Amino acid sequence: MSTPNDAQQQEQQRVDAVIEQIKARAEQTDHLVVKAHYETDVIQKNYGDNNSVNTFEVDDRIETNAELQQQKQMVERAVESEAILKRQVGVLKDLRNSPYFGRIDIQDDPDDDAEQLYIGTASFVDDQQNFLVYDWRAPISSVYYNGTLGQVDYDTPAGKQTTELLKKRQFQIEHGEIKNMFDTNETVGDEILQSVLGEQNDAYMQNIVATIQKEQNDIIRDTYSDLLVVQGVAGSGKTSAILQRIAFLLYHSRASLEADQMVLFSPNRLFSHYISEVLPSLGERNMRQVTLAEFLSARFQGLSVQSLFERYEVDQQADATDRAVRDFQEGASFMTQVSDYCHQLPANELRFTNIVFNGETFFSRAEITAIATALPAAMQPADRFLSIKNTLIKRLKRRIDQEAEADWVHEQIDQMSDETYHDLLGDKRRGDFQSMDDEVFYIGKQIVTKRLRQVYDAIYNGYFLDTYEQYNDFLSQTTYPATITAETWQTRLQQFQAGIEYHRIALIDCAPLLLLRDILTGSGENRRMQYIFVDEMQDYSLAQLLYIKHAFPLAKFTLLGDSEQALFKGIEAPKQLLERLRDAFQVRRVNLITLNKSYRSTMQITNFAKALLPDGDQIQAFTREGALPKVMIRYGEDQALQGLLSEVTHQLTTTHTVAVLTRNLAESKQVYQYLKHHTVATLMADSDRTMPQGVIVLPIYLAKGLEFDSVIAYNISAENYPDQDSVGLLYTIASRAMHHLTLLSIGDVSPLIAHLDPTLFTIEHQVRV
Ligand SMILES: Nc1ncnc2c1ncn2[C@@H]1O[C@H](COP(=O)(O)OP(=O)(O)OP(=O)(O)O)[C@@H](O)[C@H]1O
Repeated sequence: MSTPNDAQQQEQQRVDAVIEQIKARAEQTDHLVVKAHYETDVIQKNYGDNNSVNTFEVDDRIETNAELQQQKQMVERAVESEAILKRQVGVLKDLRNSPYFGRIDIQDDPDDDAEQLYIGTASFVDDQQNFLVYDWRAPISSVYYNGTLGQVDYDTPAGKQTTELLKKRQFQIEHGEIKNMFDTNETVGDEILQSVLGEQNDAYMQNIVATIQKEQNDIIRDTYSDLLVVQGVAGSGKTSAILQRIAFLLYHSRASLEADQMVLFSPNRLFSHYISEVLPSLGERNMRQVTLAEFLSARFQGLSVQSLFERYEVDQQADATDRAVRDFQEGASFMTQVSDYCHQLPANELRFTNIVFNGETFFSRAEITAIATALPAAMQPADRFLSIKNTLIKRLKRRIDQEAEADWVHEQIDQMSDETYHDLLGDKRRGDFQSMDDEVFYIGKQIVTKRLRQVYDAIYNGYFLDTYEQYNDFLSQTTYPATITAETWQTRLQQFQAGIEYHRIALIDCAPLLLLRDILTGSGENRRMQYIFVDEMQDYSLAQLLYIKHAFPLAKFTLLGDSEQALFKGIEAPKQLLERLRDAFQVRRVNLITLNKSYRSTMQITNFAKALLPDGDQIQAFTREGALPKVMIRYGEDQALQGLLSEVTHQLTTTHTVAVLTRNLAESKQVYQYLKHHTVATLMADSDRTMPQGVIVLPIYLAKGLEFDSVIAYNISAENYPDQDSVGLLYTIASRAMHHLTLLSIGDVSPLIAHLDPTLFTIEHQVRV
């Protein structure tokens, strides 16, 4: 009878054999890389030489141009081939270390033999075309993640298939050695997950390919929904799942989807850096990443856009009136009002401005208004705007033709060097013209066109519409709800105007203003993007999400969040949220997936964190043991800081990173000022992209989406976290910790913690003398 040991030995033999083949392939690929690199070098050098040929003679230049184009493409192709080979080298290197993590034995038909398939991060096919390893994204691999033993279905491009799953085996292979091996009937058994999670540390997020859970697999492999909403508790693997999903989609739609046709809206730059290794570790290129602030700033050039963090810092004291205004402006109905306003706006109410050149009016506001009002009233705003632009460009061309004959132009031509003259001729040759006068007229036009480039750009970019004025006009006509008084609304208008005067714009105005601008000018849409992912969606207003939808009209959306972690607004039930989004997005195929199991933290930390929430019962802790969270109470700031220092020092003996999390920036600065005199510490800022190891100090909103070996929450006093409004903050802080959580309070502890079951944490009091 074969023993588990025999089985492991047999599997090890297979691992050894596969690794031998991988090594041989890696050697061949190394040679190919060297060859490809040499070829790229030759082509690049050749391109470089040709690029510096004398291009003074016009005829030469035209030929050289075509040739150079061709060469440039050759260089690009060579560089790309080399890059592909290098990626293969990377993939083979990873496979050599750990060729696979799973095995499934399946039987399609009782009369067939059972097949054994091995699953790893990438496919490996031997020279006889046998699949020694299947890519985890192959259709058949979903059986590994989804199925318990018995009959299982899986999707293939040809439709649903059924097979019998006879065995499922999990491996942990490191440096070619099987460290662990389990047969399991569960989707992916707990033993391996236990060991993976216990080893986790926080420098970069890891891929979870070997231990994807069933619900996570549903997120990853959803190719059907136009809008996929994931509501998952802290640490449930939402971010991990999106990254795996991106890798899956790239594989699934290889022929039609590029990594740069996917955008991930991430909460902050630290997060962008933190997750940057996941896709490369799966042999894929990273998608684009942008924070909301970056996205908005790019669209409001010249204005300083208030960031979510700035707003959070300044208005922690927002009153009921502020909240009413915010609820109104951030809702879907406000965006509908913007859209209605734009579509009903008569041409004579468009707020045009003069196009000015050299301090003088070139096209007056009155002239532009006249063009607009002459157009059919039923025209769509974007068509109307395009028509106005075209008319203005025609008029500009006419003015250029007139100006081309002016004396100053002729004088310039007379004094021009041959080289400049040839440059202005561009692709034309001297013989192309009927007469010398025609040639001079042509050159004259070139001179004037260059000079009036600014006017052209102003027309092309639609600068003749004052969108801020227009938005102001919209605000003055808005129907606001009864919760807002006329006086409050008037103040809001003045705030907006004052902001613009100082080149600033508040976050609540961004989405509606952009929508207004886009509808009226027919701009702002990016139709190339196929997938948009929004992480930490609870921090986005519906208006912002709607604007993002408007900006990427052809994209499918995946929105991930945890309403319990809402730092900036109240909590909303997932179903209710989905309904709201479905109505607002107006899409047919929606899907909601909820994740209730938390993987990040030890069971003790998750149990503590979930107890903070009024409805935390639904959260399931993953069974990984650790110490109870520790509450430290100190009676005075000096004692608290000393306590903090000793705790930090203690934590550093066992972990790489200790994060001291505070409620806001002021508190972080204060803590940092103290710590830096006693230990090496780093204060993190909004602009930081990388995170050092050691002691880092940061306000909680910058730690969104991140995780740390050890977390110390600074000052969780009753004064700092007085009531239910602070639940989201405390929960988010506590749920950042993977292995250790300490909560330090100056004076009385927050009632949110004081009311908890005392068995959930330990307390260390300062002895008062
Ligand atoms: N299936 C899994 N296998 C191994 N590790 C996992 C798995 N799912 C999640 N994890 C780990 O759990 C931790 C939390 O995952 P992730 O950051 O994706 O969660 P999240 O839901 O985005 O969290 P939050 O909302 O709190 O930011 C990470 O360290 C991740 O690697």
